[in-house]
Amino acid sequence: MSRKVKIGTRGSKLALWQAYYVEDLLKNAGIQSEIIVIDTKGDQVLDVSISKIGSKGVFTQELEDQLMDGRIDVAVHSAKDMQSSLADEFEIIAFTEREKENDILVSAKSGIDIKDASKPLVLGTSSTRRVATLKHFFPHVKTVDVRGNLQTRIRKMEEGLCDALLLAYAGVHRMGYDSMIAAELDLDEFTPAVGQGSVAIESAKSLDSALRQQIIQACNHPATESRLKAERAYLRVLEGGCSIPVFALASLKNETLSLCGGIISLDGQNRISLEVSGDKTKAEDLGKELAKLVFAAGGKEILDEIKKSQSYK
Ligand SMILES: NCc1[nH]cc(CCC(=O)O)c1CC(=O)O
Repeated sequence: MSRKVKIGTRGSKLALWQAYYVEDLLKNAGIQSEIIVIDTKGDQVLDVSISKIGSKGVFTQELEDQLMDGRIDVAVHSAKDMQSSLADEFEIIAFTEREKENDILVSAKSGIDIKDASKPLVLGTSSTRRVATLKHFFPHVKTVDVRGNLQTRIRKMEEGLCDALLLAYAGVHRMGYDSMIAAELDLDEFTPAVGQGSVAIESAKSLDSALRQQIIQACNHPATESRLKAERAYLRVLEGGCSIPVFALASLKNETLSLCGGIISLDGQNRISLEVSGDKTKAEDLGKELAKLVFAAGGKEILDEIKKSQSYK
């Protein structure tokens, strides 16, 4: 390798952690790199909810502009934050090994028990999936919208906004807040967002093919890739942006991929969750098959209703 790989990333602490992680993976394979921090529209408008500024590309546009003109070679993202379909010029070339994919509760208080309906509990979250899941399984729990990075959210919680935060384990772990984890939530109830826990490496399709291959060799985790391909194929059919309570989690046992996923109505009343399985080489087909079954089981109506209600906002 004669030149350094230019890694583009957003500047949040989580994004930087992910970029350093990729830098390390490259280094272990003998590939030098440098990190280039890029400000995105999504980082600038922190006070407006993402569903209002339009989720499409707010965190990715600037990164893709720089991929396109070669100022960066790769862009590093939380896989979960990536749109299900990229523009034609771009591709995800690698998914890093997935972290534990659960949602968790973070709290400074003791005795937090989501199942205890006799005690009032206020959880901070700004995810429609998590809010709808709570409404479905734990209707006694109240939620409050909390935005900002993890440090800001923890401060707001400690100031009394809520009793606990409902978050992805992966982000909390990466930021070093494991000691504040009060509970790990059940994957069957809180089935995570597509891609939760993995880091995706995006490039322009025009990236030098030898370099592309080296990066894949150094960073891609094939089992994670199969799982995420199935989940993302499911999401693609549902066109589920981050403002729709869609969830999916694939698991891999030997050569068999199982994909569990569904959708919940915003009020939590209707939750469809189904499972399909097949050979791991057919990941994308499995995602499409799950989408077909979820639609046929009433998911189409749930999705249409959510889209209708969100277009009025
Ligand atoms: N929605 C924001 C976001 N994007 C990625 C993560 C965590 C890291 C990951 O899931 O890979 C988080 C925070 C959260 O949902 O708690």
